[in-house]
Amino acid sequence: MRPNVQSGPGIHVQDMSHNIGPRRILDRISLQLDAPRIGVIGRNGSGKSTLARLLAGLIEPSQGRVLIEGVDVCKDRRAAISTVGILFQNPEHQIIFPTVLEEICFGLRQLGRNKADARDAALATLTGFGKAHWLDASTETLSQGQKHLLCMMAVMAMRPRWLILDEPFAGLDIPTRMQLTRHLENCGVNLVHISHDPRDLAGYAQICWLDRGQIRAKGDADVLSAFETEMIHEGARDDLADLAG
Ligand SMILES: Nc1ncnc2c1ncn2[C@@H]1O[C@H](COP(=O)(O)OP(=O)(O)OP(=O)(O)O)[C@@H](O)[C@H]1O
Repeated sequence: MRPNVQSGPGIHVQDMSHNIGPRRILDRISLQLDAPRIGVIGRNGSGKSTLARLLAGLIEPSQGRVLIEGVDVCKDRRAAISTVGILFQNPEHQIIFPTVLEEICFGLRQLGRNKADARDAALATLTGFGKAHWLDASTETLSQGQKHLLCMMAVMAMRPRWLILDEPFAGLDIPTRMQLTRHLENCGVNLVHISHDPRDLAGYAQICWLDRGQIRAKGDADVLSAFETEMIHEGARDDLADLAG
């Protein structure tokens, strides 16, 4: 039986740093996260997307490690793909196959499911989202919102216990964003939602503030308020120095 998603040991980031070339992007991050809804807030360039990829095990940290439900997500890829999934801001970065069926089956095949089994599971997922008629659709004919939904279905078909959201709905219209968010919130997966916008994280129990590659604060909604206050203060300055890189 699958364990209750809320009772697992959660996410442990252990003294993790990440360098790109000579530059330190994330600096000695340690986190213990165990709420079903976790928000990570930070400015542009603070390291959010890098942290998202590290949490999903897609890149190897220069130092330290990430354990999710006890799985070292970088070292044990087979276990990691059934433990944690990720949705990117741009679905084009995720979709690689010409048809919806192939796209959803890919992850299931990586989990070791045979072809027929994977097809059945893909169809069951599509049916669950009311999209069984998409099975043989071409991925390139889907709208941006439909591509986001496909990515979500492909990840959910693998039934991960955790899902990392790297600002996946930033470019979508309000109804589409609300509908996709509602699906995610009702599907029983633990979320780590990464955003620069406090509105995305309203109501989240645990918030981490990432600032220039370090954890500036961790706590409840007060952290969001403190972030917002500082951002408004920063925005009032007539200066683009922070975007200098
Ligand atoms: N491949 C790369 N090569 C060099 N520098 C990089 C690379 N990827 C990221 N960086 C740098 O690392 C820092 C953190 O980038 P990251 O994309 O993780 O931040 P972010 O908080 O997600 O930013 P944004 O909100 O603007 O997307 C930035 O200064 C960025 O320029």
